[in-house]
Amino acid sequence: MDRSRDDVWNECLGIIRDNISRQSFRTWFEPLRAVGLEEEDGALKLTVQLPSRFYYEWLEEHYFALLRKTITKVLGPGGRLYYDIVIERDEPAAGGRRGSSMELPARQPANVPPAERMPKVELPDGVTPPRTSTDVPSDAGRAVDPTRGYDGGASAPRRAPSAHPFAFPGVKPIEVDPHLNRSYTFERFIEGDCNRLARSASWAIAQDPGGTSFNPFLIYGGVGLGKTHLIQAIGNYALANNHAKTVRYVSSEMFTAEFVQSIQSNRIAEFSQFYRGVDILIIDDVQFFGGKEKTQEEFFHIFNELHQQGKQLVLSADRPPKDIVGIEERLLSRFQWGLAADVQPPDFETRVAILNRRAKDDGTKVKPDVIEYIATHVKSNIRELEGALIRLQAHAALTSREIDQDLAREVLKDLIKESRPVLTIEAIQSVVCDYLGIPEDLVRARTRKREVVQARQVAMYFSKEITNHSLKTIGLHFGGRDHSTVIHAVRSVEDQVDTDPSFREMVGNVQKKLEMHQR
Ligand SMILES: Nc1ncnc2c1ncn2[C@@H]1O[C@H](COP(=O)(O)OP(=O)(O)OP(=O)(O)O)[C@@H](O)[C@H]1O
Repeated sequence: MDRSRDDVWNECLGIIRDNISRQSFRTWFEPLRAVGLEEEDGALKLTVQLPSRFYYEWLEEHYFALLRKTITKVLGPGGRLYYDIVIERDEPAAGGRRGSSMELPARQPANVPPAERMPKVELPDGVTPPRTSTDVPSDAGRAVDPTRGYDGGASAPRRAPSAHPFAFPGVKPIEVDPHLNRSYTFERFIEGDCNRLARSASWAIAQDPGGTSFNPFLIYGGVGLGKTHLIQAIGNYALANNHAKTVRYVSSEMFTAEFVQSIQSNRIAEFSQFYRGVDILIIDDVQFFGGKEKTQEEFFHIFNELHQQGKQLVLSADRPPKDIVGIEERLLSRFQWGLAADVQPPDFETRVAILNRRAKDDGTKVKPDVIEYIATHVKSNIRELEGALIRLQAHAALTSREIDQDLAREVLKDLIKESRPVLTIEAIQSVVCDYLGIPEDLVRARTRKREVVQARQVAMYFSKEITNHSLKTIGLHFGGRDHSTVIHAVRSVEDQVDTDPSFREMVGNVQKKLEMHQR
């Protein structure tokens, strides 16, 4: 024999590499070693060692046609491929887990007892092999979409998973810890206009993961508005009602850390397999994938695989997909394949309902006026809203005081000061003009009288400081002036505050008046 088994296998790997994605190649073929090359009945027989039975099933299911084509090309028409599968037994032998091996010809049913030798069957060339429980496309020579892997593409059949996704060789099936917080349920989630679409879609998905058109499903919105709660509620409900066997919730940071760890410990294939095997993959805060190219690539392939298998992907982000930075376009576009729904800050009634619900869950009685007091003052973040109630409950318990408005005012004064109501531009104009004795409409008029210009500039300055409006919007509220006029006004006020003590005092006094209006 002229060529060694390594030469032959390397030649095969060259062909395989050209036909599948880099990631699939690294996962499924790079770890394989050729362990034998023999001549049998005038034909060459190559034996490749597989690290597990799971590999065997996967290769047969996904790469059968490609392997057949490759072996025929490299070994000739009579060429055969055999797998030597390392089996680890469930019961560790004395001294630990012991490996053994079994040899299987390509394309055999996989449910073979360990260490049993299969009858040798030629890798078929024209012979229809016995099929495993699933079907694979046999068009080995077709063009391949490198982003989908060899057997990807729109025409690929939807497959049922062939084996337990975590059935690594002889190792007991891994218990998948879903990493879910059990208190994040639909029952505990208060629906309002602010989250109706996100909540309804989550509910539909939880009933039928992977079966709706909301796949992937992405919830986006600001801090503390219930994104994590909702995405976990999907997982909790689906598990509790047997709509999914395996659910995995993971933050994007944790996913990245696990991926890095898998690289360091040479377990990328396991990592990849683990995530490709779940029924519902929930990833929180995907914006943190930004700039992490390798993680994105890995996630991209996992995403494709799960989506193709009809598994459910649920994601959250702190902003709409189009505004997420540092994420590859191909991934961003996938985020938008299904449904992206936002969550907004809750309105007053929803805040009251959330607080009532929370108090009930905690078994505390909180009077309606106290609930309303908190709901009036803590507006933009539900975590803070709940935090305010918890603080109040704790304080009342520790000091044996009744929860009333006085206690609420006392305990929550920092929090409530921080969330002072934001003044409107009109209110600012009114306070400034009142202090400086200028008719309010003049700041919006064309006049360039010195005292009016000063009042206008001070009002523009505070509008920029206090409100969240853009310079353009502020300018429009001052008689349709443009943003450069606002910039000039702000600079002028800052300069005079630095250089003119009486001007500084005037601005300080106006500020105090404005603060009084914010109480
Ligand atoms: N509609 C709601 N009904 C009941 N509780 C809610 C609701 N929305 C949020 N919460 C509660 O508010 C807290 C914060 O919510 P969550 O952690 O889901 O926010 P988030 O949007 O994921 O925030 P972040 O962006 O900071 O991760 C949680 O305790 C959650 O249970």
